[in-house]
Amino acid sequence: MAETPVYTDADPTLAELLQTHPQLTVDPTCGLMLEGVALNAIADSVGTPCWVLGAGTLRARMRRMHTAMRNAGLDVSIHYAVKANDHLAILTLIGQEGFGADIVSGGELARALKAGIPADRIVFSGVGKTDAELEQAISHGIGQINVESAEELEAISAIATKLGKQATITLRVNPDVDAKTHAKITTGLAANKFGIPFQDAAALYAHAFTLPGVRPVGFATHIGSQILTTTPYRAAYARVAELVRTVRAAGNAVSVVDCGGGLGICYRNETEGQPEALAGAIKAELGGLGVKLAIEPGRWPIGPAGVLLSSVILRKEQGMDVPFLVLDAAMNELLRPSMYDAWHGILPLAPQAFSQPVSLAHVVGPVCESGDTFARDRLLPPLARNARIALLDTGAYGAVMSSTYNSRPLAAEVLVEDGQWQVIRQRQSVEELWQDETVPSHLAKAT
Ligand SMILES: Cc1ncc(COP(=O)(O)O)c(C=O)c1O
Ligand SMILES: N[C@@H](CCCC[NH3+])C(=O)O
Repeated sequence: MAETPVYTDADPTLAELLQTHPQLTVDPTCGLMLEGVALNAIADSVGTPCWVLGAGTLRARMRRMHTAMRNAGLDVSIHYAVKANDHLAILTLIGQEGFGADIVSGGELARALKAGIPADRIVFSGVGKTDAELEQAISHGIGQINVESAEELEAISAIATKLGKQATITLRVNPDVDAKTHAKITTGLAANKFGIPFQDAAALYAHAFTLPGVRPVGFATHIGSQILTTTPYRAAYARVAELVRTVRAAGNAVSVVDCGGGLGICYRNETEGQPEALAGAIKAELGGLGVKLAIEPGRWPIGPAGVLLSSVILRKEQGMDVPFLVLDAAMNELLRPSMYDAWHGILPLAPQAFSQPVSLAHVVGPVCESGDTFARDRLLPPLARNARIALLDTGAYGAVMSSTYNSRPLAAEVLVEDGQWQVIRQRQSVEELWQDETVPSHLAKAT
């Protein structure tokens, strides 16, 4: 894994995007395919906007992570970060592959359990767990709770004691390491809200052994997301290793280190994070400690497995040098470009579009915000009204971050596997938008 991410100034061409996304191919008749299934056929039947997920890509990437850890001689449990994509079909697949889950809410816990992931393979992270969520987790016999503050440690012990149980816990440590990623998804700096300050961790760990409701087993850390080099991982793990040695020297046992998630993918022309390099970093810093290890990947396994299909509503010239392409997908579907200025590849679905000349366009959604912009100055082939495109790498932090802003119903979702496809979420109807709303009777009477 390169020590510095590789960026060139120019955006990748359509052909280069296809090279870095082997799950996508172009058939001369059917156009863009995901895992051998024509995306136009899905859009014809389901309409747009529509999320499409390739189960084969997800399975292959989860297995590659597992193999990378095993080949490094490491005993590592893989807990998929449910937040990246919490669809029941995805969680069912994850459970069937033998992996566990990393959850951050009672809702995610309920989903993971409903999908058949055993409670003892579930780890609960998150900076603010409510009493109700902790009760739910402890009563289900969840595998591990990663504690993020001294206050939370006391609350967990009290709740577990009340339930007549003992919760297995690690302390999530904030190592004050810069993950060198977007500021909004950096979690391991002292200024971030996450984890227990490094300097407080040893004393709090010792204190945990005096509490009746918890069984301390070790430490966790998670320094951020879309991390492209091993440097910050090694820095964070080195600090955790130092902590393990310190608390052991004080006579307290440590049997678990949870190494978090965060491995980055290739959206534009980055060299994507390599699970083998991550395994190397874990082994180098933590391999000699004789602890059970875990990782919590979300984006890496499922990000590249998904695309968001959309149709051009219109091309707006507006007397400008660069026209606007207004899509039927918007920031309420894919929030990442508005929220993090994220770059997502855009490919046409039509086969002939791949050999046409390209010109610049700004690609936007129809929502009433200028931030509803997917791309500026993007080189694309001619795309007229109703032409279809795919926004790439939307399997992680895509559908899960959707909203119904501007009264736009949630988009349909489709799963592709073994050359077949199936709708896994019906498009929401307009009526469903207000089905849980009540108009107070005094107002209803007046109308
Ligand atoms: C505690 C924890 N674990 C795992 C993840 C998954 O991160 P990623 O999707 O970058 O692998 C996150 C999100 O950043 C997280 O907060
Ligand atoms: N939502 C972020 C990732 C957050 C990671 C959660 N800890 C993204 O889309 O990049």
